Amino acid sequence: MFSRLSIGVAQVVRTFSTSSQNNVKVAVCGASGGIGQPLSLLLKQSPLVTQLHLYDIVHTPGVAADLSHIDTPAVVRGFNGADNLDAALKDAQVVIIPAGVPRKPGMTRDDLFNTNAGVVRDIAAAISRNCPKALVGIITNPVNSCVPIASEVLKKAGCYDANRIFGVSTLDIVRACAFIGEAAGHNPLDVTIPVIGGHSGVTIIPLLSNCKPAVNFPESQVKQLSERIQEAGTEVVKAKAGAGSATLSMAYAGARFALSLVRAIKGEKNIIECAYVRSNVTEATYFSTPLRLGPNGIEENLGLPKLNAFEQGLLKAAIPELKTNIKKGEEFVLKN
Ligand SMILES: NC(=O)c1ccc[n+]([C@@H]2O[C@H](COP(=O)([O-])OP(=O)(O)OC[C@H]3O[C@@H](n4cnc5c(N)ncnc54)[C@H](O)[C@@H]3O)[C@@H](O)[C@H]2O)c1
Ligand SMILES: O=C(O)C[C@H](O)C(=O)O
Repeated sequence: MFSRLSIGVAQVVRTFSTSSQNNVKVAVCGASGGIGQPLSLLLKQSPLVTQLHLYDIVHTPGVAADLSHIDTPAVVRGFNGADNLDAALKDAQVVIIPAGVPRKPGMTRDDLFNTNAGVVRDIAAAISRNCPKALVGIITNPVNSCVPIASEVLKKAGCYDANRIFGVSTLDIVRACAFIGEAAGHNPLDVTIPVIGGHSGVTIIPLLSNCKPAVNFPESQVKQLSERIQEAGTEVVKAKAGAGSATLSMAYAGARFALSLVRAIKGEKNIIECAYVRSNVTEATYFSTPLRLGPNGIEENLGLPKLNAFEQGLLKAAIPELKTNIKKGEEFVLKN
């Protein structure tokens, strides 16, 4: 049931070898939050993770104590408060960042910029000091601006490697598989589909024409499904009615992406994920496309899949918004 996450069942966990060449240290920043806690649980459950560092400005001693009682190999340590950020990140190979505030009804993701930009900037600066070679997955919104922020901070510190910095857009793909599976009568786990672009409203570009198994929906249904995927985050924000945004589905998606990075570090071949990265595929300098992952991050950007006329329209609508979001992130680092 967890095939997309590649986390082991108990038997696998119990037989897993923890020899030193298999060590992978993962740090979660924002580990006490609505995403951070279930994400950390899924990472603790995976036999692929051997050290799990949980950083937050609150509650990490409790979260770490709780998770550390689970009988899997990952050694869990909690790091509380800004004074412990450096220790949390020391020599981490994978850093996943769900730190920062979530939306309330009526807000856009961009409305989170003023609070979350500084959070991502400070964590990126700590990454440059403690684990400049880490593969970094940014969940914090607005993702479209936060990835440029982290990139500019790492550039300033002289350790930027575009192949190692990812905006996590996996939830868009997870949702697309769920909604298309339901509409087409397929097991969602059998569905694959690239979702490209960015991670907000019109910048989310689901490519139903590239769906496998192929789907043959009428035009009106393609439009309705595409819009639902683009607005799915808002659907959850409205349903939670002031209690935040997607947390459990994001933890699932974040764990899948984090474990894909871990598997790539361990040398597994042909791991393909879409993620929002530095890109020259379109006019937008950051853009999500399918990527082949390797031990050093992006091994190959697989580029733009073939788009039909409807999808070309979605791409055209996304580019101006992406450019604005990217510029805002880059300017924030210049001025702050
Ligand atoms: N990329 C995506 O697809 C996606 C999906 C869902 C949510 N998100 C985003 O993820 C973020 C977190 O959402 P959530 O629901 O977990 O929120 P939350 O409020 O439940 O948790 C956020 C956590 O971050 C911590 N935090 C705040 N400032 C921090 C700092 N400076 N350093 C370390 N930790 C800090 C808080 O203490 C809290 O524990 C939001 O920005 C949200 O919009 C992104
Ligand atoms: O919608 C949000 O604010 C959170 C997240 O980006 C999502 O897509 O669920």
